[in-house]
Amino acid sequence: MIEYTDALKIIVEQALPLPSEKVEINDAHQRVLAGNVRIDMDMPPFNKSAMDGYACRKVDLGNTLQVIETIYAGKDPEKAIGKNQCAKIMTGAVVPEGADCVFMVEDAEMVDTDRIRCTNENTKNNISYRGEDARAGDSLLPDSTLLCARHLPLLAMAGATEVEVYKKPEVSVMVSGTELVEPQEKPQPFQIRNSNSSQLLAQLKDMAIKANYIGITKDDEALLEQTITRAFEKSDVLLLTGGVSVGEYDLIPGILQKLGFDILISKTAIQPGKPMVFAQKGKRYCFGLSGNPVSSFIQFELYVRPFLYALMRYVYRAMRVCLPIHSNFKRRNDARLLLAPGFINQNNEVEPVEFHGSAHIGGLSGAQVLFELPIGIKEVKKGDLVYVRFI
Ligand SMILES: Nc1nc2c(c(=O)[nH]1)N[C@H]1C(S)=C(S)[C@@H](COP(=O)(O)OP(=O)(O)OC[C@H]3O[C@@H](n4cnc5c(N)ncnc54)[C@H](O)[C@@H]3O)O[C@H]1N2
Ligand code: MOO
Repeated sequence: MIEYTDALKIIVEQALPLPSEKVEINDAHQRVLAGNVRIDMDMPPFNKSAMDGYACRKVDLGNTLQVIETIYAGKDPEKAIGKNQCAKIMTGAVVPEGADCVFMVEDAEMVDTDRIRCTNENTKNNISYRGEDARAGDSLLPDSTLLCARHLPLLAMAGATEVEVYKKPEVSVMVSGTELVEPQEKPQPFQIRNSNSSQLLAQLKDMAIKANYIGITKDDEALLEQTITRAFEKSDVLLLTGGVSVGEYDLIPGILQKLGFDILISKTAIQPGKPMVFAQKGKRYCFGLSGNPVSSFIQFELYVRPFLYALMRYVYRAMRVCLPIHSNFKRRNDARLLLAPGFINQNNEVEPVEFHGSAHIGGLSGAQVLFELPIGIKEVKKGDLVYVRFI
């Protein structure tokens, strides 16, 4: 049984990065940028008024000023500001030649229809200067940025409407188990509904990966072999669940070996989620995840997500912080890294949720985080710090 960080290292190291392709800017959300994005102009492109007010020379602030022009955003100023002159100006408009400050409309006192005075001696310049945010040619976003809502406006600002991104892997999802029926069916007393595929497809969707869903395959060697072979005709990566432990019908590792895959991982020291096969054949990869839903959820977060990102050349690190635990917490066996579901209460403490083990998806659904107990730690006391991962 291999420890989490060692297993993760092996898995991520096998990822042969994918080439790049072009996508439209509005399809770039959750894609990984290939190459730097540079801007073709200064930002702001001109000295820009940060306020609605009057643009004038700072030295004239105590004087009565003649209003010579109105400048709205999108207008090219027509006149330069001279001694004791000002222009009415709107937020976002070009500060005219000669002016070095803008006083706010709230600080303006009308003397008569076209003359005005500033009532605030301490007015700021209220100008965003040309190039203060970026200079033409600057790199705005580096290679391998995972693009999300806060990056897309930078692409737009740089005019990068066609974005070079790394290709997404073709992923298939299948579940194995003779006991399984699809959710729309009423299970017989000896059957259960397949919940893993909805979970995995959603986890993939978070990464903008639309997987090919294959369906349920019974625990039959020939059928499984055929389905796995077909899946790899369409995909680089196959995620399957069930049949990876040591039972008589846990056929997956044997089939993968028969199909020429190297089994690089077969058991990892995490709880839940011990049985997990990671197998490779050239540029084809298979994760045989545990049939138990909470185990497969956690295996996806710990191993599959970083691996898929590595294929897309993004180094994924889960958000992990240390928080105090709300109450004493114990476990019997400390041989694996425990990931237990919890939530963060109003005092910023981690509260474990009621959890009955790796099939209890109801427990997981009320959780916001997984908190960790490392190998060798059987208990933590109220107030002890534990690592939590957001899910
Ligand atoms: N002798 C041993 N037995 C088991 C061990 C072990 O080390 N020695 N490990 C246990 C652990 S831990 C786990 S986890 C399970 C993993 O088994 P498999 O990954 O082979 O999964 P299955 O046996 O096929 O199924 C386990 C469980 O999950 C249910 N299941 C399966 N697929 C789905 C699905 N798509 N949706 C919802 N639920 C599913 C299945 O009915 C079983 O109840 O092995 C232990 N045994
Ligand atoms: O390791 Mo299993 O996933 O506990 O239930």
